[in-house]
Amino acid sequence: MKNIDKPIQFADSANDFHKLTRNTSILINDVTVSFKGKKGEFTAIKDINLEIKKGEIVSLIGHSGCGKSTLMNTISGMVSPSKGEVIANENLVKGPGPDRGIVFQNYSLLPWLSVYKNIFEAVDSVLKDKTKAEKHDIVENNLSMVNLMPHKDKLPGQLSGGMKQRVAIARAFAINPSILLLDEPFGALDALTKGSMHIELLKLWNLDNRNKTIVMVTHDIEEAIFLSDRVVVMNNGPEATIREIVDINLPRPRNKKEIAHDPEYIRVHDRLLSLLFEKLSIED
Ligand SMILES: Nc1ncnc2c1ncn2[C@@H]1O[C@H](COP(=O)(O)OP(=O)(O)OP(=O)(O)O)[C@@H](O)[C@H]1O
Repeated sequence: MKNIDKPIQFADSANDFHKLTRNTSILINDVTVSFKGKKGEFTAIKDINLEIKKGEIVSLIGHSGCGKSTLMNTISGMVSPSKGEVIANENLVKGPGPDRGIVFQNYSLLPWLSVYKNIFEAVDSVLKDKTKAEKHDIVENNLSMVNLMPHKDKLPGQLSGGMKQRVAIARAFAINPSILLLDEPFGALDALTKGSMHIELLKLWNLDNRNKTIVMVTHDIEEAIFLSDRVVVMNNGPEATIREIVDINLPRPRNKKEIAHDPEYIRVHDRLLSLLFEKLSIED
């Protein structure tokens, strides 16, 4: 466990910067995000510093409205910091880009396109240098990975929640971003489907030699521990900051049933519970 209240040193020459980020996937450098509203300015997150290494899986956890999605959106480029900057893949984030794939809780599939076409359209618009045949291969491989080839001609409305989420994940993987941003991707799923989606996600990550960096927003402590290398716990907003970063030192591959008895699992679970809930019981 370590507290990240120390600002990350930011290099000012191009060479230093390159050295600094060789193993860095994402660098969030002193980021503050304020929104302008009718009642004035509202600062959602303040002075956030976080470095995420290539191939790391990091979860963001905290109470509703604390600023998890806001922080995630600064990485995706959909929200611009009011102060500070985000570096992803050694580039200053100025907007969304194909190096950062996003999966939302609501799947964001196009309802009028089949499963196959939802993925093909994304591949077609992003991977412009591939031939048509290569694009079809990519779509088929990714659909097979999430076991959806038999359902490729269905419309999103004909799929279950878990199937829709598998399509959204296959689509994100198909464009092969080096950074995958998952905003409560399994929040709407039942516990059993969620459990199998965790396995699917780790399988895809393994198939890609654990090279993809994954950042995930979640409310689920068990999910965060099972999937992550580190869990970033946020304080409540406004002006939310990082409260603590909890390292998950559980060897991979992890077995859901077995890790629940591991002393390290019990330790980090207790720590996360205490960080998220100061009071663990309701007193009379
Ligand atoms: N575009 C916006 N304009 C104004 N305020 C915003 C905007 N986006 C987010 N906020 C505010 O910033 C705060 C953080 O919101 P955010 O969605 O990041 O929280 P969250 O931790 O992801 O919440 P939840 O867990 O409920 O999804 C909230 O108070 C929210 O109302």
